[in-house]
Amino acid sequence: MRRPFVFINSAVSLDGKISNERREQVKISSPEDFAVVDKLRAESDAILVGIGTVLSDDPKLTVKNPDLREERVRQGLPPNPVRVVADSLARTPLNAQVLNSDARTVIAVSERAEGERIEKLKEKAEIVVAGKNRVDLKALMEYLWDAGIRKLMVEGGSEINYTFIKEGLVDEIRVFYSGIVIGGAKAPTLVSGKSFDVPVKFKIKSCEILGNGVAVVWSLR
Ligand SMILES: NC(=O)c1ccc[n+]([C@@H]2O[C@H](COP(=O)([O-])OP(=O)(O)OC[C@H]3O[C@@H](n4cnc5c(N)ncnc54)[C@H](O)[C@@H]3O)[C@@H](O)[C@H]2O)c1
Ligand SMILES: Nc1nc(=O)c(N)c(NC[C@H](O)[C@H](O)[C@H](O)COP(=O)(O)O)[nH]1
Repeated sequence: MRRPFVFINSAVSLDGKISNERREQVKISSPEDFAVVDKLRAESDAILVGIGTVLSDDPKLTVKNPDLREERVRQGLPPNPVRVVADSLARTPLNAQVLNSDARTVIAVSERAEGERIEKLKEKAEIVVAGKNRVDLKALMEYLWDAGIRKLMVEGGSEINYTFIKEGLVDEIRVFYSGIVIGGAKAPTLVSGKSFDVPVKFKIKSCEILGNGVAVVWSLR
């Protein structure tokens, strides 16, 4: 299967959470980590999130540092990577920041998405229908490959991280472990879904202290 190099990037509290029980956006990254995340975005061809993250965080998914955007332009690239949302039912709000004019946006939907919703979203984004009930990530990876995407950064949340790992679509996971405790039995962790029969194994590629936390890059073992 032809697919981009895929890496997950996430910020995790020291008790293993990526958000709180209300699924609100919590600042977990240190400023030093945010700077690295921005660089990783700038080095990627596309950034993907699940619709859960769009609904709870309303991210822009753009490169913040103007120098990094300029560097991309010097390389003949658009200032920002392509933004991709896995959105089975086409629920992306029309005023979502991910639909602003800063970058090209692809909304991947399933066959269950309503035609009317798709038509509205089409005015602001490119729509890809992939999968019957949920977005078929393998089909989406092939679509992105054909669109010239060679490096894909997955920025969560926990459900989409789970499916990427389950389907064997992940090459690396970069986690920033931060010195905060969020608590909450129901607060989402890096990966949700059902436990794997056999745990998926990764090995440490690099490890770096970034402010009050540690960034570890894990590659598939
Ligand atoms: N700390 C971090 O680095 C970080 C990063 C991103 C998100 N978050 C947090 O994660 C939470 C959101 O995570 P989540 O798990 O609720 O949502 P998510 O972003 O993982 O989106 C999940 C949704 O995507 C859709 N989807 C479509 N195709 C799918 C597929 N093949 N597999 C799985 N899902 C598919 C489904 O509707 C599903 O409900 C929020 O609280 C957010 O703040 C944290
Ligand atoms: N790396 C990272 N550290 C965090 O502490 C945190 N809460 C997120 N969460 C991911 C989430 O989707 C964010 O909302 C986007 O990182 C914001 O992206 P924008 O600045 O809007 O482009 N990500």
